[in-house]
Amino acid sequence: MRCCAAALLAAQAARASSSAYFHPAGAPPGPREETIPVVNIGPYIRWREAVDKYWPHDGDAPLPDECELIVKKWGDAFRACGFCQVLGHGVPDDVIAKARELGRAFFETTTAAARDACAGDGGRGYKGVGAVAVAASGVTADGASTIKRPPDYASEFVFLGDGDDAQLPVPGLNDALRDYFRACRRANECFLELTARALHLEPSTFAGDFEGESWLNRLRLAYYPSQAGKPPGTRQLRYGEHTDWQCFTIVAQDKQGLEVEVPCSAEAYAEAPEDRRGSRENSMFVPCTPVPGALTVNAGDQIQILTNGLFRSCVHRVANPDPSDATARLSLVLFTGPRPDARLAPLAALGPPKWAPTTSGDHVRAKIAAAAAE
Ligand SMILES: O=C(O)CCC(=O)C(=O)O
Ligand SMILES: [Fe+2]
Repeated sequence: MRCCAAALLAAQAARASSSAYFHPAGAPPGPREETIPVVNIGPYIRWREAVDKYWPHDGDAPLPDECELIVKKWGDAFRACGFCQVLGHGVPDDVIAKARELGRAFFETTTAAARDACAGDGGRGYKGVGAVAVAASGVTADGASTIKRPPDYASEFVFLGDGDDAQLPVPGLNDALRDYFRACRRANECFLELTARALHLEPSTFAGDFEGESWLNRLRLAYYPSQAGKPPGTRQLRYGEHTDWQCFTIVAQDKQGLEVEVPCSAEAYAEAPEDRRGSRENSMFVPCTPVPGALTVNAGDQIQILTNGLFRSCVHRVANPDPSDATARLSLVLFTGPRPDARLAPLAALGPPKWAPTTSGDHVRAKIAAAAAE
């Protein structure tokens, strides 16, 4: 009997200690798992294209009911949890696949010396595992995350789009990233328009500041090496808790790992395992599992500020993998941003401002400096 009890306790202890690092295989869905909404914006994109081509009148074309509904779902998603799985986004599958295939080749088929030769300054170029501790980028505009972590178990290559002439060691990678970059920027024009409509603003409200090139548009190839047989260091994650610093972030995920902090009931918080609890009372992390064909889109700090807090820039992270599938993970993460000198302040129409004015560039520069691992 004592022996059985001891075995049980040992098994429980093993489970408890491994859950500090890994999510249990086949864990039941969390209480708010369903809250990462899926929105198909395809009909809106098609309507917009048709209006551009065929609308013969001065003045705005009336928005069909189907598109009104998309606008509503868009607004609801970003008010509630700041994340959305977007279908019908218009970024071609083959463009995503090519960027993913050649991006993976960069991390898996090149030598460390060739990758090091792609290191850049500031928020650009290659960084190996250990160079970034994103959780150190600090509290969000509304004082969200206070969780501190050791450097992330991730490496990255950050590409700046058309103006970026990095000499990359994988033939065709530059072009593949440019194509992906351009397609995502087109999708982002639509996201900004949906945002303006959802807030009952002029549809082109955000457009002007996004014209032309800007280093605030950054494509991060995020490569999380295999952790098979390599448990992470104490408190280490693939990518620590953080919010994104720009406007919308567009993520092509290839496998699970991304988790979002959402509000939950006091009961759910009390029942949540320690490693699922958020940095604030009554908030918890829920998986944002990739949906086939969808891009994951989330609002960054600057959208939160521009919308005076109506759209939420939520804390998120990339958890360590389950040991049963600890293979490498690659995400294409495109941060979209306006011109660096664009004024960053709540729009006057959205009530008394909750943030003091600054510029987009100053906001991002401060975050990049804070996130460099010491
Ligand atoms: O790897 C991912 O899926 C998301 C990474 C992320 O949150 C980021 O790069 O800001
Ligand atoms: Fe992020």
